[in-house]
Amino acid sequence: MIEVKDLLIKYGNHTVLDHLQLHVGSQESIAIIGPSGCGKSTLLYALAGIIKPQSGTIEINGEAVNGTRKETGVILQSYGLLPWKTVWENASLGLQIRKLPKKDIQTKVSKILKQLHIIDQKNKYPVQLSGGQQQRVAIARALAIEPDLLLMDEPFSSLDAIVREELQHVLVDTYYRKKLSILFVTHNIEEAVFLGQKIIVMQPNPGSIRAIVENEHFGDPDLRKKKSFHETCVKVRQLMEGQTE
Ligand SMILES: Nc1ncnc2c1ncn2[C@@H]1O[C@H](COP(=O)(O)OP(=O)(O)OP(=O)(O)O)[C@@H](O)[C@H]1O
Repeated sequence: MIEVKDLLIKYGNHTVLDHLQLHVGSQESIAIIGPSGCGKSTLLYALAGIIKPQSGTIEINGEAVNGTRKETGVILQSYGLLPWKTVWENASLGLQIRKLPKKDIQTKVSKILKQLHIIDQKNKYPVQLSGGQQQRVAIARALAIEPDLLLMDEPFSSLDAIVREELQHVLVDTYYRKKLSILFVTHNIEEAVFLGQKIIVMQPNPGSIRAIVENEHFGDPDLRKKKSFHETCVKVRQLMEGQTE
């Protein structure tokens, strides 16, 4: 579904991604992890069509990415909610831009807000919400457009452990219901192993892929309690510390 070939991205003279190759199959959930500054967000932005590579190609579903794509849902680090719009208005933004009939917007937004347990906050403004609630609204807005690909940059980094785990479960549940591909950046090894069917470990200077860990236990709601979970976490940690597979 995603085919990245020879991706070269520089900021000035600084090469951030050096001829990176990546293949992501359809309906896969991919975690990207690696040290600070190795180019994780840059890769995500390039996939979202927000930044343009110096050379190389990115194809999604066989089509070259040249700018943003209407079937890609994007959640950036700051959630990107508009402070002057309510929960309902923020969640329906993508559908309004697409000029869907009012009735369809009503049905879709109310369904997604219910699924994310945020419907009772629909008339509130972002400033009146907790971090976890704001995150749900950002997820609702991204999912309302029924994306085939969801890109997320450290989606749960500012949340406490309990809310973080709750939203991780929401995401796994969404993944199975919507049958979409998910690619997310995280600094958190446990999050990568819980949410990633494949875990891409990146290395810096210049940014490239060190290893891809297959996570066969992905999707098990009780994964955290299992030995295999901890074994995969250790494996990812070792790869991040520079040990080879
Ligand atoms: N707009 C920019 N102009 C110049 N350099 C940039 C710009 N954005 C990022 N960089 C540099 O590119 C490199 C990769 O940045 P990027 O944000 O992709 O890394 P990251 O792996 O996501 O980092 P972190 O984990 O800290 O968020 C870093 O060295 C960063 O300083």
